[in-house]
Amino acid sequence: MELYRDASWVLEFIEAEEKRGQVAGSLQTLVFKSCKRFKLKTNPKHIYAMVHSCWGYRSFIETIMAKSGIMTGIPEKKGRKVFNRLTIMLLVHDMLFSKSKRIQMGKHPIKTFVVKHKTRLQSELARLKIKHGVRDLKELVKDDRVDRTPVRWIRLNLVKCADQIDDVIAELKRKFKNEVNDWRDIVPGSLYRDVYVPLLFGVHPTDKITSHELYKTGKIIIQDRASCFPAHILHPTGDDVVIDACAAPGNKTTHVASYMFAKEEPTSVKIHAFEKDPERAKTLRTMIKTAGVDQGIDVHVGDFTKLAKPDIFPNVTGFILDPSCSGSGIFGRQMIDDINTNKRDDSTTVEQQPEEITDVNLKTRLSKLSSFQFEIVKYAMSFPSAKKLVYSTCSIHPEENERIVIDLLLDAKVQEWGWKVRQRSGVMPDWPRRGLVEEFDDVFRDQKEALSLAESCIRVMPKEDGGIGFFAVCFERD
Ligand SMILES: C[S@@+](CC[C@H](N)C(=O)[O-])C[C@H]1O[C@@H](n2cnc3c(N)ncnc32)[C@H](O)[C@@H]1O
Repeated sequence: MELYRDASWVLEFIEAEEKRGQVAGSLQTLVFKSCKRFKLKTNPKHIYAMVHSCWGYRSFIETIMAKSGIMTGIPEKKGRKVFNRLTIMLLVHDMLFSKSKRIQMGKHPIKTFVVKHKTRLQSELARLKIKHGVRDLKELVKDDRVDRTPVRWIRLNLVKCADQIDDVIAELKRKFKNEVNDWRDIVPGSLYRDVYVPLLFGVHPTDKITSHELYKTGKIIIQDRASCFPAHILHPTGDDVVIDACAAPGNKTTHVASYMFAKEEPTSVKIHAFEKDPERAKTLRTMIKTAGVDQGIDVHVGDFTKLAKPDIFPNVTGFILDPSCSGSGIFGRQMIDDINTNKRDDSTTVEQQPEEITDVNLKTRLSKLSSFQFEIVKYAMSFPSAKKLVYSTCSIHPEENERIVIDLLLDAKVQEWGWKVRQRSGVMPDWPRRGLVEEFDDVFRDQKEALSLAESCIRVMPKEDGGIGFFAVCFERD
């Protein structure tokens, strides 16, 4: 029983870390850290083996438990359930998913309780396998990561395939034969067409796409759905000139290009992409080349606030501003590795392992990041012909999101320049999750104004909304 009790504590710790929205470290680190913190006597390696496997199957175990009714049958004592949910989860895991398919404990009331539900649990497992079309759910839990995106999002790159849209979609349908109407139903082999971003499709994360011709030729580009929102909101046309102030690795830059150069191949530079990190600028260049838009985009390596003077770019009409942020909306080992390997963000973002983050240094970091985010957006707002600007982060913290919007709206210069927040009707109105009204409530006494400002912002919850956590807002002026 000690093994299950200790593993339950560890699982509880991991769940709490996940809920805090921090980018998780490796599961192993979290397990060893919690074993130390709770001074557990059980060998951490044994706990890790159990927790690691259970964590991998957890969404399936949760479904099986919910459908089998096991949770409603837990006996109570003085109004409290006598068995812990996570301990039951571990036992169910061992009974259904471990090699031996046995619960590793002697006689115990919780074991008797779980075994009593064995038949129902097994039939729910069988149903789940049929639903996912697999012989073993192991096929869906292949890799060794804390977590991964629930959907691999791919968008059509119109620069390369504006006149072959139907062919490309037909090709996708040939590869992913099972069309689904909800991204939550995606299983290996299925294809979902998004309702928010045009020509964006979702497939299962285990489905290989990078070896496909469409990908190799740059006709399709892998990009998280929320990360597609800024270019879609900006909606530039061939008449715009756009600056992407913080561009690498170039997802949003090339998406902007997909809107601007869909009808006409680029003949002159219409997009200026700034990137201060020379290594990341190399990745940006490669991505631009693959997307087929090197004629239309100038890459400027250096600090946007120093290199880009408003009088050098008097014709710029639109901005994409996706600056360095805490990355707290990003989750999973793979994504963290991507960030660290590619130096996806500046050095502050690379150190995201929760073991290094105490509440104190998180606060300091957020304060530094938010000053930078405010300054860089305000600087962009000073460009004389700029009319629309989309600010975004992959953070879940209001300090980097709603509070930046508030600080900008209250800034005297920003007001003098005439910038306002674009209303919900012009910012993906059908997307249901909007900004946090309580943030605006604190500052704007007029309830209606506070609500309208919150509604103008977009929030995306990590995983729950099908990908990374995200925030976006559009500023505009006449
Ligand atoms: C969140 S990432 C941008 C991701 C990119 N928009 C995309 O979708 O692929 C932020 C980038 O801004 C760069 N950056 C940070 N401060 C900058 C500055 N002052 N000028 C230019 N680039 C900057 C960072 O090096 C990093 O590559």
